[in-house]
Amino acid sequence: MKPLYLASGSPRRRELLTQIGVPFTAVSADIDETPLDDETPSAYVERLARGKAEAGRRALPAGMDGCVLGADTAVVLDGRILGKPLDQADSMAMLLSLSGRDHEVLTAIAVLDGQRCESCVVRSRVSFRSITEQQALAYWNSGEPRDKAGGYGIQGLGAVFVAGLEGSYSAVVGLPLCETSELLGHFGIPCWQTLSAR
Ligand SMILES: Cc1cn([C@H]2C[C@H](O)[C@@H](COP(=O)(O)OP(=O)(O)OP(=O)(O)O)O2)c(=O)[nH]c1=O
Repeated sequence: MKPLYLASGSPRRRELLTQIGVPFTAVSADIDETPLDDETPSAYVERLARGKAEAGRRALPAGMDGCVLGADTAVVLDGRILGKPLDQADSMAMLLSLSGRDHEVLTAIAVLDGQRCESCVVRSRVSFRSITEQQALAYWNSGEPRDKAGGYGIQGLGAVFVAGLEGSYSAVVGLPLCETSELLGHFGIPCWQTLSAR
């Protein structure tokens, strides 16, 4: 089996990949995340996931080979991408814009080796209950929103805002595990066999 590298600095993605029992090494993959003019949210996350996988491959020590997995998550409201909050005001404005409404979470994954790259986008719909300004401020003060797309974490305190979810929970957290295991299988990295060997 080829070694697997996760091109990500996200602790959530490391935890999620660990959850499905695939051995991997994390490598850094810092890329420019500025959207292109007229780029759809879906094309944006897919381009970034591929870009992170490519950057991860370039960061491998000389002589190392294997598969590299990259991912990108965006929260999308009315066709507009909400990134990570810049500051308290941005975080509160973001959360209040999501209050009492549905939004989409798009997560793209990309796997590449020396020969080819395969990618896909997973779309989920999240319904938020109404959120007051006071709650948005308290949530900012918890420290949780800072490094998260859309300024919330469904896996943390942010769960109290989530009235419903249609789609993939693990994709919202940052790595769609069902689709990731399928894509890794195309590159000869079997999650199931690793699990049953335990
Ligand atoms: C919506 C949502 C996002 N997030 C996180 C997942 C991602 O880490 C982050 C989205 O930003 P990304 O740019 O996708 O990822 P990242 O910069 O954190 O990590 P890397 O590029 O190195 O892989 O938001 C949650 O943890 N929970 C949630 O509910």
